[in-house]
Amino acid sequence: MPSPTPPVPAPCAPCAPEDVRRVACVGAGVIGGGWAAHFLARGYDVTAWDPAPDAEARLRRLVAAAWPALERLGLAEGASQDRLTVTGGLEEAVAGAEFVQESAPEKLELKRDLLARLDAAAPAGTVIASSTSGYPMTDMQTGTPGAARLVVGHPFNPPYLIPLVEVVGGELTAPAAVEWASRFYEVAGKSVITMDREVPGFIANRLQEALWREALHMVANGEATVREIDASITEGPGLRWAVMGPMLTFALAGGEGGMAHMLDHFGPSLKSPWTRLEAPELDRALYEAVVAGCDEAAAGRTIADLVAERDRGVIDVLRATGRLPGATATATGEAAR
Ligand SMILES: NC(=O)C1=CN([C@@H]2O[C@H](COP(=O)(O)OP(=O)(O)OC[C@H]3O[C@@H](n4cnc5c(N)ncnc54)[C@H](O)[C@@H]3O)[C@@H](O)[C@H]2O)C=CC1
Ligand SMILES: C[N+](C)(C)CC(=O)CC(=O)[O-]
Repeated sequence: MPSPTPPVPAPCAPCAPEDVRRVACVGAGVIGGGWAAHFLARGYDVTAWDPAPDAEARLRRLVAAAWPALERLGLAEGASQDRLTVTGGLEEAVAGAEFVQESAPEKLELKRDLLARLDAAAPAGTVIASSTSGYPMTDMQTGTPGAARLVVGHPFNPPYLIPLVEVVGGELTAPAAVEWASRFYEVAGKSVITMDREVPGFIANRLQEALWREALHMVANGEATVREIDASITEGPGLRWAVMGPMLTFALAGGEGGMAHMLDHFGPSLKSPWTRLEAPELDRALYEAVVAGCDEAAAGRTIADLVAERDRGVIDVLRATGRLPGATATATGEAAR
């Protein structure tokens, strides 16, 4: 008879999610930097480490660029960019951390090694979350003695504005660690989906990737330009998706008959050859078409301009849909400020 799987020991977190004061961000690029900005704005002390030689200057620039948006959202009492400490080593960054967020490059071996190093260095019981956008924790936690405290905490760019975090454990993760992380993110102001099993691509990326695959096919075949693809979403379904997800949105397409009528009416057309499903070859021509299309769509705006524009727009949408303190959405969708 096969021996039963040993019970996963629950990590003994150093404190309750509500009592966390110090967070470590390891890997401080687009996402690690965005996490650092978020935690600072929420009033945490943040220690960060990133091996790149220019990492500290880059991180401080990113946090400073995000700060006006965070001020518009409302800073927690005592929140300050001065509470960011960039350390010279990984061990120093995680010493004394009550939560660790790993945001290193999306390479499986690198993540495995780094999570093992973080496990060796972090205080006993401190939960360690990976920002991975796709690797199952089961694949990343192999060989780490403290695997029970490793979870996925998948954010959305920029983590200081987009509320969603998808939280899921691996086969060796203690359910208590998943619960603790979910509660911590909620306390830290995030909107959390806690998944009870590992699903390829989690939920939101699975959906985004389907859309992205179709978009690449259309560019590759000359069926639509980058600009048309973006406008088709921002001027179309994207407006509805900020208010209601794709399911309820389509239920309304069925009129008074709701989703049942929608499925009777349009369900059979799902078999039409609209979708290609297989990813297109990301060859040089497609690569260049997408990059050139984005340059053209940016129409002279720099990345910093686009980040500021996106941040303003997302805050306006959050406010208009009643998702910020002090803003209440009315029945007409107009926000009372
Ligand atoms: N960019 C995005 O939109 C999103 C990315 N993610 C995930 O976040 C993670 C980080 O991605 P990005 O921030 O986009 O990448 P990035 O390339 O902007 O930043 C990665 C950072 O990690 C640093 N780094 C390199 N080796 C390291 C190591 N051994 N230990 C610690 N840090 C190391 C690099 O110097 C760099 O600053 C990835 O797992 C990615 O899948 C998740 C959600 C969205
Ligand atoms: C591009 N990406 C797959 C890394 C994106 C994400 O994982 C989430 C996001 O921010 O859209």
